[in-house]
Amino acid sequence: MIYADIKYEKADGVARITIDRPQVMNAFRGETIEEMTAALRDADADDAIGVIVLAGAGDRAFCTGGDQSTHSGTYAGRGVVGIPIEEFHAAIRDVRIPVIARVQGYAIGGGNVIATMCDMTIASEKAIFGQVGPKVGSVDPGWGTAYLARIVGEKKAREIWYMCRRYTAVEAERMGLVNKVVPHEELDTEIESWCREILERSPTAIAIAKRSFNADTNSIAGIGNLGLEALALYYQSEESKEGVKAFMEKRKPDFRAARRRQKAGE
Ligand SMILES: CC(C)(COP(=O)(O)OP(=O)(O)OC[C@H]1O[C@@H](n2cnc3c(N)ncnc32)[C@H](O)[C@@H]1OP(=O)(O)O)[C@@H](O)C(=O)NCCC(=O)NCCSC(=O)c1cc(O)c2ccccc2c1O
Repeated sequence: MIYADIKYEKADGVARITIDRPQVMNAFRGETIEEMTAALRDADADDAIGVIVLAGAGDRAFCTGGDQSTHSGTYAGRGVVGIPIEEFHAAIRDVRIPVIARVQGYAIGGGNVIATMCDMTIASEKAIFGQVGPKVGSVDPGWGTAYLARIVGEKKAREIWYMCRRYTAVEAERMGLVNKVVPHEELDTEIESWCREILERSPTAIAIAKRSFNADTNSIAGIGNLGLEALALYYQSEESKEGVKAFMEKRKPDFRAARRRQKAGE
């Protein structure tokens, strides 16, 4: 596979997958997701690799979710919503080795879902977390909602989704979304030391532990599959399109007016 949207490197037991789209704050499109899935599978198949680090290029963002500039209400690619997002989410869980999210900036929307799904998250004190779906006409059913609630608790997960607020790295650590927060300039050293520690452990014991954790929450994949069918329909609605349009036009969306127009058949 030729990697255009990501950087993929393997060295000393560690595979590093970096979303390389800083011009859109590392937002993903279909190709990005396909490449990341392929890289995860490649790393998993390589016996020399014992840990994967998922990151975003530059200093501003880990990942800000779906690329809104390529979002026209319907998508043309593979997957229920035109992006093979289910395959990618499944790959994070299916790989037998731990995946660490390296969050140095914004982890927003689908980017926050990716960080949530990684086995562990190490963040710089500059990192900012949050969901934006109900602000921009989207939602991440399954892993983004139900699994998030497993991690931060029901009340906090509902707050995160309904209010669409931003949370600092320290707040995210307090709610269990982050394993460790370190000063920005110490992020890579800290992650390197976590990788070295993991590489000293029994890979088979870790694989069994990961599969065991996964087994308990695997039913959430079904909620996600079901939810994506609904999401595909939602993306075709005036209400969802208003969110994307407003974001691109840098204005406040008027979801209720869009819903009224749709109901009136205008
Ligand atoms: C991340 C922010 C909070 C940063 O705010 P700030 O005020 O600091 O900066 P700007 O807002 O001015 O952004 C700078 C620059 O980056 C562009 N940008 C940022 N995010 C995106 C994005 N996601 N897509 C495209 N472009 C982006 C922004 O337009 C600016 O460009 P300029 O050219 O004007 O400089 C803030 O940017 C923010 O809240 N971003 C919103 C992020 C967003 O809407 N994310 C998508 C949510 S939906 C989603 O994630 C999603 C998930 C899925 O699983 C999907 C699955 C299948 C299909 C679609 C999915 C999907 O959309």
